Amino acid sequence: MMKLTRHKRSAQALLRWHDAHQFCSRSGQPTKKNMAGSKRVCPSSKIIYYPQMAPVVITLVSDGTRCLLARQSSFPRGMYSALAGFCDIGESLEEAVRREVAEEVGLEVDKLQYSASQHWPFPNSSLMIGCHATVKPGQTEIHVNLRELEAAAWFSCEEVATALRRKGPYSQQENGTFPFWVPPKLAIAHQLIKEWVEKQTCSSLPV
Ligand SMILES: NC(=O)C1=CN([C@@H]2O[C@H](COP(=O)(O)OP(=O)(O)OC[C@H]3O[C@@H](n4cnc5c(N)ncnc54)[C@H](OP(=O)(O)O)[C@@H]3O)[C@@H](O)[C@H]2O)C=CC1
Repeated sequence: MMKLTRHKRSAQALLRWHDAHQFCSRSGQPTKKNMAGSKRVCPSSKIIYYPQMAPVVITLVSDGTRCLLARQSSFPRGMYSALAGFCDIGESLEEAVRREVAEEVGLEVDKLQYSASQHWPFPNSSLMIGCHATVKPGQTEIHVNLRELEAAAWFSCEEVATALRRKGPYSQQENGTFPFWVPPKLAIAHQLIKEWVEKQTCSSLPV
């Protein structure tokens, strides 16, 4: 993803939303964009459609000394990330984090802290809400939900710091495996992972 200003990101997301919301879901009639381009209206049903983002929680789980990273089979080889999932309707942020962590790796969140958020355009507009979570000491056994993830594991601070420093291309090694790496800087997952390493080592990593 190119580095875009906030206004360009908003404009791009808005154009995509207009393109995907051409018809009214009640009347089936074409909707009309208002002058400012901030909404669409159905002349027949009078329903007003506003652009929407789907809230997604993304959580970096730690047991105090290690952090939990996971991968889906669709990820590039060797890449591990924080746990992410769409919020269910009616859920609070806290409930979504606890449910996602329990569903994906079978762990119970003890403490939870909000970190930062990010607009994410893939595949449609999502509002990524980044959190750090800890599990209770002694309750760290991972049960990977193989319907959602390919693998999940605990990583030491040193392993994660090395992965953050690693530069691509992440090609196959002589032993047939791929190096362990984490999402690039533009992703909030990277920011959460970096924050965790900085907290563990009490030092700042290069931006
Ligand atoms: N910026 C970052 O650092 C990161 C961003 N992400 C983003 O977070 C989002 C969620 O991640 P992940 O759960 O791994 O994503 P997936 O794309 O794997 O989605 C998981 C499932 O959620 C359901 N789903 C899809 N869209 C929506 C929606 N709008 N509302 C509710 N449910 C939906 C689908 O289920 P069904 O098949 O049942 O329809 C889908 O199979 C993705 O958009 C991903 O790109 C993820 C990790 C890092």
